[in-house]
Amino acid sequence: HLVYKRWSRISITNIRGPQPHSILYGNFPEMLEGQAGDIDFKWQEEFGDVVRIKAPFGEDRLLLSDPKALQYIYHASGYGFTKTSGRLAVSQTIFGPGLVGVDGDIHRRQRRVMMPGFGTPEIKAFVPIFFTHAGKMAAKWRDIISGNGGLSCTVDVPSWTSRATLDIIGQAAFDYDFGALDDTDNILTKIVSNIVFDTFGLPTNKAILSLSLMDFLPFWLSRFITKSLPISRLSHAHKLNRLTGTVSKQLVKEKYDALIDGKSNKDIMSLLVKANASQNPDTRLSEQELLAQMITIIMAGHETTSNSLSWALLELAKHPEIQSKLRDEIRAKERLVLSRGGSLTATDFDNMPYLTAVVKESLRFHPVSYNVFRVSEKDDVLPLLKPIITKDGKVMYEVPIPKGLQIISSIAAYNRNKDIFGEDSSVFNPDRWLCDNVKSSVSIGMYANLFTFSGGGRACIGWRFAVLELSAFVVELLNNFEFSLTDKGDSIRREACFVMTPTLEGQREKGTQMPLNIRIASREDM
Ligand code: HEM
Repeated sequence: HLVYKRWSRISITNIRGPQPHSILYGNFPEMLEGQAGDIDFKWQEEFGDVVRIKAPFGEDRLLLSDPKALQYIYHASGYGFTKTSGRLAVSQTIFGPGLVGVDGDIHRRQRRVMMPGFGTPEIKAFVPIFFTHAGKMAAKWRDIISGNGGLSCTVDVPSWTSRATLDIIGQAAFDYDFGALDDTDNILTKIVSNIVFDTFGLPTNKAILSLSLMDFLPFWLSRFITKSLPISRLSHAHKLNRLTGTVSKQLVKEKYDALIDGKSNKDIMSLLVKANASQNPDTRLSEQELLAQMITIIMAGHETTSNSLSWALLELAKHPEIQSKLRDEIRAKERLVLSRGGSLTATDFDNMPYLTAVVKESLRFHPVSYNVFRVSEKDDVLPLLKPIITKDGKVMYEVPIPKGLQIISSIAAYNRNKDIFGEDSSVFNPDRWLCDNVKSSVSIGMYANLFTFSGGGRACIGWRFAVLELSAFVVELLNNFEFSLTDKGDSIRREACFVMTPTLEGQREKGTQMPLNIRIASREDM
């Protein structure tokens, strides 16, 4: 019966795609060994926005970047496309039963309780925290430079941005001091800062096979394997869970006590505890769910923003002309703000068109979450914006798909769609946002119609946090420093480790690295 069901289901074999190099591994080694997004761009160029690829064991998968199909999956279908069993199990092992590790009704219930902590006014109120930590990092860089006795030095950017953004998450989300910028040896800092690379970096064929196999297993079995078996790649995640367990319990208790005493703290966890207390018992988060949100917010919000900032600084280092134009805008705004005796706020960012263009372009060009994975819950039909031509020359305006089909949504490829972002979509060019050159008939993303933060009911809950944090850091750092490439500039890789992470060619096993030269920025206006 199972074999009959398998062979009689809707087939997508007629859709064009690359030949696999191996029957056992399919096209996966190519996808995982190259730099993040590179193979997506190659196949998008060759086959269009709908590509059939082979997964391990000869399974068909779709690699999608068609805007209308993505809109259908992420917006229109509700929970019609869920996370795959293996990924959900890994997510639960890392995040616990928090927002990232659950699906369907449980996810809807959790998300409703979490939303009040991520509203526009709540996140805008964190901008002073973003500036404080950006300023602290800049001060430490100045100390290194003056210790060098000159005007410049080389810094490994992600090792700094990672610690600064961890301190920010601690303060803004939990009113907790990780002390990461001051204490490089803090064990929690070390684990959190390397967890993405340690868990997902440099995947072996064995790891590819294991994860693919887990997608065939029922969730409870995948969960048992990831939670209970000694899988070395997951050891950091287990350690992190243990370490944060006590801290999060203590923090949640403090928030509850403060709420009972009528004190209203503004950190995200306090807002979450408050929103939870006002729910009826059926919709309220359990203690375990509440605790899991802490690690969820740290994990989902830390390396994503830290790496996005590193990529933005790399582009600025590569493009001195963009850097100096942006610095002029920042300084003009700074003069205005100082003359009214205040400091920069989120509203000022709205009036800085070039800063906004640079942030948008950086998030488009380097979407750190470059692929997201879903599986269809029923036989379905994907609508397409652009028709495709099948292997036998037929034109298809929509794609019938079987229940259980795994879909890899390519955020990286969508963000380079030439029809939306222009013929020069593979070039870093913030000006595209200023000349009204970005056009799309399909509304898909949370910010600037990019797919960087995904879309719909499972879109990034922290996108406003990320955009404002990124803006504050770019303003503070560019105001203080000029960035340029070192002799290793051409060796920087976009490592595909689930979150796009910078490494150096020839030193990949050393983990995250991005050396850049910094120099005190001259000030003619002072
Ligand atoms: C540039 C930085 C960021 C990027 C590119 C990013 C990207 C994403 C993407 C693509 C998703 C959807 C993943 C999926 O559907 O499988 C997501 C989900 C999520 N993000 Fe972010 N994120 C960023 C920053 C943040 C921050 C700062 C926070 C929290 C403070 C955060 C919290 C979350 C959470 C909790 C989810 C799960 C949402 C859900 O399943 O309902 N993210 N993010």
